[in-house]
Amino acid sequence: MLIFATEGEGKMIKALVIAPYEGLFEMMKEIQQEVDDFELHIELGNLYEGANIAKDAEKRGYHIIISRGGTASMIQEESSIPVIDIQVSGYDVLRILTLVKGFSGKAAIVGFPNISQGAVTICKLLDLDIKSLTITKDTEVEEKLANLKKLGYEVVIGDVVTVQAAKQLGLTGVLITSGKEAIMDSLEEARRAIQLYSRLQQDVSIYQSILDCSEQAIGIIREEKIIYGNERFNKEFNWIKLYNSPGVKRMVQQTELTREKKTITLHFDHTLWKLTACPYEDTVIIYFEKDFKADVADKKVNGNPHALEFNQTVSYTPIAGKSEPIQKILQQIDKYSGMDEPVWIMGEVGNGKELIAQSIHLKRKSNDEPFITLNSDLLSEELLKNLISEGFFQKYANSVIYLKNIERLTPITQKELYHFLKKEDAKKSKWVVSSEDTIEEKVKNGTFIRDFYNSLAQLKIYIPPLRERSEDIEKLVHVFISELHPKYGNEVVGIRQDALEELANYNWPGNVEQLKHVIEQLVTQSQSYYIEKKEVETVLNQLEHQQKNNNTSITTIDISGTLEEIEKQVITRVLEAEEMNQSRAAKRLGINRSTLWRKLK
Ligand SMILES: Nc1ncnc2c1ncn2[C@@H]1O[C@H](COP(=O)(O)OP(=O)(O)OP(=O)(O)O)[C@@H](O)[C@H]1O
Repeated sequence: MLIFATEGEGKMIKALVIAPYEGLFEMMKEIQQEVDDFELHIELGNLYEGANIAKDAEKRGYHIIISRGGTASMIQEESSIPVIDIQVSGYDVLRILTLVKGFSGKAAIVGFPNISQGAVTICKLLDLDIKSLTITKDTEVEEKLANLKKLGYEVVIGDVVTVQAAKQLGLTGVLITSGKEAIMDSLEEARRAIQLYSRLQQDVSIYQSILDCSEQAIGIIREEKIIYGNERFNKEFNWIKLYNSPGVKRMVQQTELTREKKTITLHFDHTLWKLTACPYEDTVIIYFEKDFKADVADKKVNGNPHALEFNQTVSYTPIAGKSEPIQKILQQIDKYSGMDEPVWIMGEVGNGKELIAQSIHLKRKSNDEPFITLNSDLLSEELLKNLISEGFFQKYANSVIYLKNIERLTPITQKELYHFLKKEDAKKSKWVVSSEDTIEEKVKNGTFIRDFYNSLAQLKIYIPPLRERSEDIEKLVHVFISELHPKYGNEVVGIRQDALEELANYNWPGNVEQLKHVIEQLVTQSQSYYIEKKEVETVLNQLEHQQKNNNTSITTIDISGTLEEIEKQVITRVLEAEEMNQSRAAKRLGINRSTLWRKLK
């Protein structure tokens, strides 16, 4: 990129001069002494030879190239910096024509347009009988001159190529040289071009840095090749690998064909991307926006649930409980994790379904397979189709795919997935699905495809609601207190027996998840080493109260309090309406689970 010294330091233009003939070389040397704003590096070279010398001039620090005629045109084709063509001035032509007047025999001018066109005008003006022929490529010269010779021409005026060819054919070749005025003009033009060019470069570098700051990865594609990628793009993608993904290839081809903007969601490199392709002239501009990349931390701390989540670091959480159902579940986990058939986990909200799915994953995991969650209520038909066509499920054939709350799939997505799972290759992944108890009703009333259900529910795990296995509460409470201890660093180390009994008598509509939150509330509020019965009663009464409010048909929100208090009421109402399921409440409120919990405290 062109960078000039700043104002105070003066602006020195570093120019490479390629002189196609000796005379120009010499004259340039002379002029070099007269100009102080140019650092001229002068080389002798005609056409290819000259073009070769000019190669990589920008890399060598030159701001501009100055040359003449065919050599200048040739350099122009390759150069990334401006090329100034020393014009043949009227004086130059006049000088040569006057000289030629002394020659006997027919004369012609043969040259590139910059020479021949000026010459025509002057010949007309002076009423000279000199033929003028234009060439566009140096290879045309020989044939043109041979014809002239046949027609009886003896003198040929032109550029270096013309003169060289003329000599070979035994004609008199006269070179049109550029005089000092033309060279001075070209330096003036160089100054102007440099000014304009550096202003453009400044603009380009501003746009470049805007693009590089973008969170989006932006690439421009022409004929299957990437001709530009911003910083993010170059960091995130290997274009060849990306283009080999059928989804990207198809999208670029479609955009080239239809010339219409298109957006799709695409899975690539463990990540979901929103990909937008826009046609522009003969290119396609693609924008990649990360939909998310979820791992444990991201998921729990930052965000709402996503349609597709990767968890590379599932940590082992023992399934606590001494009840018979929990003991049975532990055995089932052991047995089912060794089998390839799908597992269907049924249970109320917050009752440990995901925990069981993760235990199955941990027992099967042999390398670094991620635990993959598909959230049914967010899984669109488009995304599912995309994952299928991208070969996503084959790629994660050794992973556990946890399809959460399968009953919330739309009928069309159910169908799509059912057809896919019927195919052999899909069965390689270990599918673990979860649903609330109501699923069998849905099968009966036809809102869930029976065959789909039968194909997935070969191995079933049922977790009874917490209220039906209250003997698990003691163990759970101890586990949660010890988990919370390092988090809050307070003094609570246990719970009084009578307080435990209070907990055991509660009906727990939000199951273990709700119990966990109640314990967190008690641990943060408790004044002593042991959680007291009174404290439990207070918290449970609040819960009861909230539930009752929820059941009252008309509930109003008291707007006399602070904004914080009103917000709390709204959140509580939504939470109750969602049967204390925090994920659902958070989703309805458009906040994440941890924010919801913090706001409730
Ligand atoms: N038996 C258990 N032992 C220890 N922790 C448990 C147990 N059951 C549930 N939990 C904890 O309770 C919380 C809720 O459990 P989980 O998310 O697995 O429930 P779920 O049934 O999948 O919920 P959802 O309604 O969101 O589908 C989690 O923090 C989980 O670790």
